[in-house]
Amino acid sequence: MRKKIVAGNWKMNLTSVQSEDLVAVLSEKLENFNNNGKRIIVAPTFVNLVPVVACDDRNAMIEVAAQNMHQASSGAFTGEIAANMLQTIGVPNVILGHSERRAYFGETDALLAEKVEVALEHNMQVIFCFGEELEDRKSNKHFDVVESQLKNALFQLPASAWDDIVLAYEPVWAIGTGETASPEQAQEMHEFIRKTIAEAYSAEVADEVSILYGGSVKPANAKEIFSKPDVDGGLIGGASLKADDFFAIIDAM
Ligand SMILES: O=C(CO)COP(=O)(O)O
Repeated sequence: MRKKIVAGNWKMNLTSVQSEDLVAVLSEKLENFNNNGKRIIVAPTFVNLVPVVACDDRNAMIEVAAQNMHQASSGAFTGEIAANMLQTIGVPNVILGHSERRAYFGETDALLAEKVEVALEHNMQVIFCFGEELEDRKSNKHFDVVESQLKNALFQLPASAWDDIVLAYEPVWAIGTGETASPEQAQEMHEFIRKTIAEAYSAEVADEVSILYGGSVKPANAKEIFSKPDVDGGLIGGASLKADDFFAIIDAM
């Protein structure tokens, strides 16, 4: 059965001390919390992965993800980080394809297809982000855009690879804007995504993949969004930086 997941994308926020403090407070809150098999993931910046993994060793309830990685295994790529570097410091998950990487760092579907394959070759789990821009939705192209993002970056994978893929639908117009997709809009798109995967692979593959929603999820709207049958959790930005808010969102799942 597919897993429920709440993941926090910390983006370029928090010093190392702040990162450790946040994990410590979260761990304390989770100590007596019956999480019913949900996965809880946090994605600190590269430099804060090591201290957060160390905190995490003391509390196995919180998993750690990187926010990006390079597709090459080593070489002259100043400022970049390779999959085996993440793997060997105990980071088993990586976010790929975030709209901020696409918009500000020119990441294309073709590049992402390469990154996904490399991450999987290193036995990492991928949280793959995608979603339409406001213009796409206004011109009723949102389903086409999402379908092509999935097709171009993921549909070259064999069916077996999907065990290690988590999808995160993040409409760009809802990220950091305070505007969220309505629960109905989220459900409509998640259902479409599952149908698209079922057509490309099989109903079994589509049924097993966790599809998270991301974009201005807050304690006040989380429960309603998570109540939708095809929404398996959330990828949380701003609200994941505050222990109380992130915990409230975990609790709403
Ligand atoms: O981009 C996001 C998570 O990856 C969502 O960010 P916000 O929750 O701040 O809108």
